[in-house]
Amino acid sequence: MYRADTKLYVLTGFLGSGKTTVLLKLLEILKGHRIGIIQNEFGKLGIDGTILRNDEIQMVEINRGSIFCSCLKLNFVQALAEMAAQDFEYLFVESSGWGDPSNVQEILEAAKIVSGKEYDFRGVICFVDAVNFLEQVKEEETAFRQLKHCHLAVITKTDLVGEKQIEKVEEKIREINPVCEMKTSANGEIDDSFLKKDLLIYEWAEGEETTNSVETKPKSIFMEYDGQIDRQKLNEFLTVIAPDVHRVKGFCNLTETGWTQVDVVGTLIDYKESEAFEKSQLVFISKIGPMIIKKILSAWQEYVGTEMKLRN
Ligand SMILES: Nc1nc2c(ncn2[C@@H]2O[C@H](COP(=O)(O)OP(=O)(O)OP(=O)(O)O)[C@@H](O)[C@H]2O)c(=O)[nH]1
Repeated sequence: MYRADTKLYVLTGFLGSGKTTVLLKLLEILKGHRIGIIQNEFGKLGIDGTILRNDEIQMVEINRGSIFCSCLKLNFVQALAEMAAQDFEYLFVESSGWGDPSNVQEILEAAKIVSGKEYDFRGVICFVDAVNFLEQVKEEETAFRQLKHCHLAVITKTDLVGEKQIEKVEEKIREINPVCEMKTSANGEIDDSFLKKDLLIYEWAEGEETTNSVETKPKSIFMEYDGQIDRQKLNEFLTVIAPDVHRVKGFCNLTETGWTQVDVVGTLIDYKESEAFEKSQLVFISKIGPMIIKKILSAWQEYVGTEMKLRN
């Protein structure tokens, strides 16, 4: 067995906390380096994989669940082992927003045994949404565990909140993880000095069993439609759906702006220009289990009214 130089970072953070946004920024900063990504998407569609795709970067996508769950753990170990053979300078693992990384060390050990190579594990970075975290952590064990098991907490979206809110989030972080390094990020920007630091000195919690399992997995559903729809109508539909979902994301063909990346986190609906696709597709991660299907169907009928298909 010999030691590989690949620096490995595991990115966690609740659904919509800003992992992909900051990872895109890091890829820009590290342009020219040999980089690999393991992208884990909770739903069936690899939306983040599409956003991150880039000729210079090698990516493995593991979708339909959490890489820490027994249902996908072996795929993750296998992907780590395969990526280890490629001698990247950096390997970033973007775990799904539902991912509970409490067992990450155990998985790295297994990957070492399978591949005969060891990563230079640099730490777990947890993205903490300044707008939504205080509410999320009240209800979601996952949000708590992600923070408990991180070495660096990055408070994201600080451009959207005041100083008082940031202080409250910092206090909550300290309550859950008294030692992790903390950093803030506004507009998806990140100061990359952490790449040179030894984050492992901020180890706090011992490894434990993950809470991710097939039984605890939230319901996700995806929608497809052909043709274009009116942005105002889509917006009304999404506003009605927003309270009952953890997250909506995808790409829509809109009458006014053409192909558009759509993101819903909490009450915020965000639109960005995107590349073109064959069909419009949106993924919904439900807070209310399968009841979300009825809600989507009736809200779509009321506000949009065109034909669409829902799939599991
Ligand atoms: N204003 C603002 N918006 C942000 C910031 N970071 C992320 N966002 C927005 O938050 C939404 C979710 O960001 P993502 O980067 O997709 O979040 P994620 O953690 O990768 O999402 P999942 O993979 O679904 O868990 C998008 O609309 C982003 O543009 C930030 O610092 N400021």
